Amino acid sequence: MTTQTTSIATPDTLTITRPDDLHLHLRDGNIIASILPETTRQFARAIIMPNLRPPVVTTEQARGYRQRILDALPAGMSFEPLMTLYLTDNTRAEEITTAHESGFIHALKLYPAGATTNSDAGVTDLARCSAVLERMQAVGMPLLVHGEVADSAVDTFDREAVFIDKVLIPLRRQFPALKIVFEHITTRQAAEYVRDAEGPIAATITPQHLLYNRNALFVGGIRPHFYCLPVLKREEHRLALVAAATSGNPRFFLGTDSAPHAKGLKEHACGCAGCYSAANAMELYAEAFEDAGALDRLEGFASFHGADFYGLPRNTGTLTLKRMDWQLPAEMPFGDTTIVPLRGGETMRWKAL
Ligand SMILES: NC(=O)N[C@@H](CC(=O)O)C(=O)O
Ligand SMILES: [Zn+2]
Ligand SMILES: [Zn+2]
Repeated sequence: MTTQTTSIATPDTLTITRPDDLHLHLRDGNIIASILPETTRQFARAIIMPNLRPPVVTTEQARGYRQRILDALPAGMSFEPLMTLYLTDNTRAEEITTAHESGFIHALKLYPAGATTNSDAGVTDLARCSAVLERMQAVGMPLLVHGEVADSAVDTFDREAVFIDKVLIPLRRQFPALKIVFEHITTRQAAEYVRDAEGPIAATITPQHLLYNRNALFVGGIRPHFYCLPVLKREEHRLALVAAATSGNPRFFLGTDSAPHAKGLKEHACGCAGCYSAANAMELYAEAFEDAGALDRLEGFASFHGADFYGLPRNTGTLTLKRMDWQLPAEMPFGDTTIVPLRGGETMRWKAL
């Protein structure tokens, strides 16, 4: 008896238009310089998250933060930080106009208060933000959402699905022309909602949610470096995210949510949420797309869909990925301490050149 096998040829090098990371945490101070080169090696631009302590709430604060990022750029590197403001109960509609006119602020970020890292200053009730949302809709400023309810009575694994029904659908009914990015989606419900909804909505998907399900958190013991928010879900959800990312639908695009925390704060009795994926981001996405037989769809996801949604020109340079086994360091410098990258100490299959 013979077994028939089909082998699908996959390339050994892949050259794509230079990608953008539409969801990135760079933190502040001397941390920026230790992690920024990992991003600029691969990406031309990134949407910079505003959840610093204190958060970036005004255009003037964002101007200063943007300059600190530019000051930390490796010599000769061109990279554009696309700044965002942190929406609070007290954000004023006039701030939206100032932000829009600045030219360097590309979105506002909604963190439901208490939902994730540095979200204490976040929104307690969206009803308080009506005037701001009205102005954002009018000027075409996107709202980025951490899409989880912060209600402790709701099971952690259900918080994203509940957010869709309790917050997102009513919000979009009230502001149907408001551009929304549902950040770091983790469930089949979110992928299907974004795929099927009317109006201007998109979603970012992280590498960890494409590659891992919640079992990764518990392999032989608790694995804090796989802990992020929203938390990894069941395999059925991972499969739905892979299907969405590799579908070619322009509503789905790359946002790593690389969220660095020092090693000691991850390996802790109350460890911080966030996976650090900047050091091997495109390599991780290449694995996910290759495993789905969809390497030819990586460029749209990584380099076109996000720019198109944000109304930015597509990049002109290229990035080449080469099939090559290499070992990611188990730890990397992180300001005065160290950080464990996602898959630290393990072998990667692709290398961004
Ligand atoms: N994703 C995370 O687990 N953490 C992010 C915050 C966020 O994006 O929710 C962080 O800033 O550390
Ligand atoms: Zn978030
Ligand atoms: Zn994030």
